[in-house]
Amino acid sequence: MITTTGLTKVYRSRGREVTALDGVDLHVREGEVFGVVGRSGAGKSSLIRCVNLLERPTSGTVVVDGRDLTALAGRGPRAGAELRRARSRIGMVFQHFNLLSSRTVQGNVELPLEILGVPGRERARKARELLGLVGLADHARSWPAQLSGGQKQRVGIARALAGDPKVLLSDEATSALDPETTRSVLELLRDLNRQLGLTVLLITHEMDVVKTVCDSAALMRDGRVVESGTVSDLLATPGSELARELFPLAGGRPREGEEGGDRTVVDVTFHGESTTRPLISQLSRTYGIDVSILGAAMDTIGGRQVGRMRIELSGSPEDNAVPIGFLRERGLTVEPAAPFGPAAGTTGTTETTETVKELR
Ligand SMILES: Nc1ncnc2c1ncn2[C@@H]1O[C@H](COP(=O)(O)OP(=O)(O)OP(=O)(O)O)[C@@H](O)[C@H]1O
Repeated sequence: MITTTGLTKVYRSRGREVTALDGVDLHVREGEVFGVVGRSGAGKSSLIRCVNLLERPTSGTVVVDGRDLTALAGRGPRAGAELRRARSRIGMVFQHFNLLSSRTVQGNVELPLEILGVPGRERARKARELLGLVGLADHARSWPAQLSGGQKQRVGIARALAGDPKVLLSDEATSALDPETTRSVLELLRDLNRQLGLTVLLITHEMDVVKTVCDSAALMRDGRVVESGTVSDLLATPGSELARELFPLAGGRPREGEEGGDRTVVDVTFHGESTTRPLISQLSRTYGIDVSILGAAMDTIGGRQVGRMRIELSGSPEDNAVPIGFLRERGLTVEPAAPFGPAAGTTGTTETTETVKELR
């Protein structure tokens, strides 16, 4: 639904050049919620603004719903009208809502319809329908100043839906909201994604947002996409930074002097039904080895249960090749233990839901 190829954005100001995007290839499938995460300055906003041509890319292409927007942007004044039409099929939600304080809630939702030349009565009908969809049917005549942050963002979402978009872009839509309001706005985005078949591309610096609503995610650093994939594939990818951020293991380092040698420390990820099977005790019984659990957590990510565990096995890594194979054959991801703590991508706000247990 959205494909960027070799997307580059270089800002030039006062003789300085800043490369905000450095050859970004991204593919967002129709009907999915796709999250882009990364530290401040990684290029997330530039990416989303280039996707709807709010910023003109320096090079590369952006194709949305089969239309090459970059080609439209380059072809004279008539192409401008075509580009505007194509852009009206891409809704955008902003961090600070960007509502006009001089217009009522309904007036704000009607604004893009006015620009599209929709007649007054049809505009009002459509705006009321959209306000109903976002749960604000009773606030059509209110003024933005009378609304809470969450309500303002709902108006922003209703306005973004005015052109019946197939794609919704969200630029840190929940960053200015408290956790409870964030949850309800994310739920709304998820509902709209399901009800309307809307493809959502969102940028965020909060891993909890990815965890709650995203089907797929990408990690950006220094203007590049360094990892991307479906959340379940990422969780099953050994060494994935995003997986580590989505689901960090707390506590439990291997004890001093016990790494290597006659000890093997690995991180194990359980998905789906393997989360409920007693695989660790089977492993211990089958191979007669001691297994210590150094850290463990269960969580629901993208609506699926996932478990992670750091375990220490008696014996060297070579001795444990067969027991590790036993776990892998049963669908678990097993990788050498990564250092604890947030990885390099984001602010690492995720918390694990279970405490660390030691079972010996
Ligand atoms: N209009 C601009 N002119 C010059 N440089 C810019 C402009 N917009 C962004 N940049 C620079 O481009 C780089 C990427 O910025 P961008 O805002 O895309 O990153 P980000 O990941 O969205 O960060 P944040 O989360 O802080 O918004 C940064 O170095 C930034 O300073």
